[in-house]
Amino acid sequence: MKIRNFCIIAHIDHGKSTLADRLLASTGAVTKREEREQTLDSMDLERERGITIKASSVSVIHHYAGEDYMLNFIDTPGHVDFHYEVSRALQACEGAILVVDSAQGVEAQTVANAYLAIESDLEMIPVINKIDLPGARPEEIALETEQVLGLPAEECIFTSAKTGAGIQELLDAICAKLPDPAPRKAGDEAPESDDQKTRALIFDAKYDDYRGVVVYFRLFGGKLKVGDKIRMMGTKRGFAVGELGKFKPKMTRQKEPMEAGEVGYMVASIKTLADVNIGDTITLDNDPAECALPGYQEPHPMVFCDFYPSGETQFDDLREAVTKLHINDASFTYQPTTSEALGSGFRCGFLGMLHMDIIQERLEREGNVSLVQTAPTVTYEIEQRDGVVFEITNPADLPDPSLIKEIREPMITAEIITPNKSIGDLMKLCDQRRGEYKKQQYLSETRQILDYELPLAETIYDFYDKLKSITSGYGTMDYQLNGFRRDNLVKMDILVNGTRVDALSVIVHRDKAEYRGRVLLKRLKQEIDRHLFEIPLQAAIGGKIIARETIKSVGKNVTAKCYGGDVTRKRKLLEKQKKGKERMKRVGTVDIPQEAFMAVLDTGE
Ligand SMILES: Nc1nc2c(ncn2[C@@H]2O[C@H](COP(=O)(O)OP(=O)(O)OP(=O)(O)O)[C@@H](O)[C@H]2O)c(=O)[nH]1
Repeated sequence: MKIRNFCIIAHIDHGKSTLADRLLASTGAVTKREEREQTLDSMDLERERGITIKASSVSVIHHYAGEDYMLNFIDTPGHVDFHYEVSRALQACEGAILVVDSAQGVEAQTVANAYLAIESDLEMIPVINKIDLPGARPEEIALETEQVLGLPAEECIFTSAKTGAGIQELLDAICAKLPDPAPRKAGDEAPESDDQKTRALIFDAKYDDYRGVVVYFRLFGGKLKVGDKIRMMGTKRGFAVGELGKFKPKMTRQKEPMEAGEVGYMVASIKTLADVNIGDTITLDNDPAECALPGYQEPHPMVFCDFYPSGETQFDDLREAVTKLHINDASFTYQPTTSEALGSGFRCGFLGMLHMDIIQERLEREGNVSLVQTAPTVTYEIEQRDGVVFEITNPADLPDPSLIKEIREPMITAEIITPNKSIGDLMKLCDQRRGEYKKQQYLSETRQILDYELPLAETIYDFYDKLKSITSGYGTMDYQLNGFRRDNLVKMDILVNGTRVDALSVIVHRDKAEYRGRVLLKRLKQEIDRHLFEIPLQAAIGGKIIARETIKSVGKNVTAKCYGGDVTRKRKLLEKQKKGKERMKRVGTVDIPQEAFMAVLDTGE
């Protein structure tokens, strides 16, 4: 049987998952009843948020030109934070379906994902989706695709994942246009004999309560069967294959050996996801290949925050919840930490802000714990006067200023797609965030692509929300990390009632310090309830106080709450934390609510 391995890539919400489900239904892989539920997004949270978090792979059969084709397709997430999942999925494929919404047109992640596919040498089939929408402009968008990505407009397939229009044509195009599975060279050093050896690329792994770790792989050469003793070439660990199969889309065992070119799953008594390295090569223990397949880079956490137990939750409960979740999602990191102010907790690292939100929510929901979370920060690179260079992920870990030669912060290159009329305001926003203009490029009559270099720290919190509101929701953005850069950065400490609260320390640009300090204290003043005594709030750099505020004591007549809460905050994260008042931390004699720890993020713009 002929095989086609491909993935579906798109900007968020352009219809990947719906299209994937439609492909399943059209090839008879799911029944009408099953179809009702979106099949591929299986995690509850995914369904609620309507976004794909974990890539899934499915195998179906399509009949074309008198032959059966096995189509293995891999659904990928579209959000910026999950870039690394997209690139790992691409490694297992020969082709990609690029889905573009026929009302929205090419967006930032359309471009980013298409480039990832081009870099991986994949054959692309452009699909203009949602043609059933009243506002659909398929021809126009096809031209846009050609203009921006160089994919010929006449090769675009017009579909509606909703009505099923164009789906047969798409299935046929997959069989006709995408290449046969290609054996992959394992770099130049690999001996020719390796081509015949069993080499499978691990492109994903999931934890299953019943089976342990389920490894998703793409076999590039040789065979694999149940009972084989395998070896992971990177970790050098050995396992025995207990079960092999495919997702159709339910896990379906197979007795026959897997052949080169196929995509499938295996179960091999692997206990936790930490034992599996995505990108590692599986080979046979008794007839191993010499060289591993080119893997891909480990995801690198860029955003960090602390979680501390609050309310009834104890540290041990939190540890159990974090450890358990890590078995399921190895892409976040955690290590125990202690704060002078908040006690014992965990410092966690995430791929981005959305990833952080999801982990926090899953911890509370699945781990049943109550948390206080500190404001997210980025990694900083510190060079000391004695030449020692190291990274810190917590402003509290900064050494004494007299020892520091320079502080370097992570930079990003942001590619923003925006309507023409928002360009001025967007540039102003980027300037406020210490951005550096790179270039501007024509996309269509009404839209431009704007490139900026920005400090990551200035974009992690509300930058995206601001971009959305400036562009009335039409702007989109994608970014790549772009190394570290020196700047005039200092640590600002916050003292509550004379006590330094380490969890509130931030690293800020020197020129912005006074202003940020004032804004921060004002916010703290709103968030912390009045107590029976007066509470001084101070911001300090080194020993020098740069801003102060005072929370008055509760007078006899004051019965109502003294603050009205802040309505300007848009982030969902904080909306969910209405119950935040239960989440308090007592620092000295002062109760500080969860919201206060987020106050450091307020830029005061
Ligand atoms: N009218 C119409 N709506 C569609 C079509 N395809 C998808 N949608 C809708 O568009 C929205 C987004 O679709 P999804 O399939 O979840 O998009 P996605 O690209 O998978 O999004 P993520 O997984 O979050 O990246 C949903 O509300 C779908 O019902 C279509 O062809 N026509």
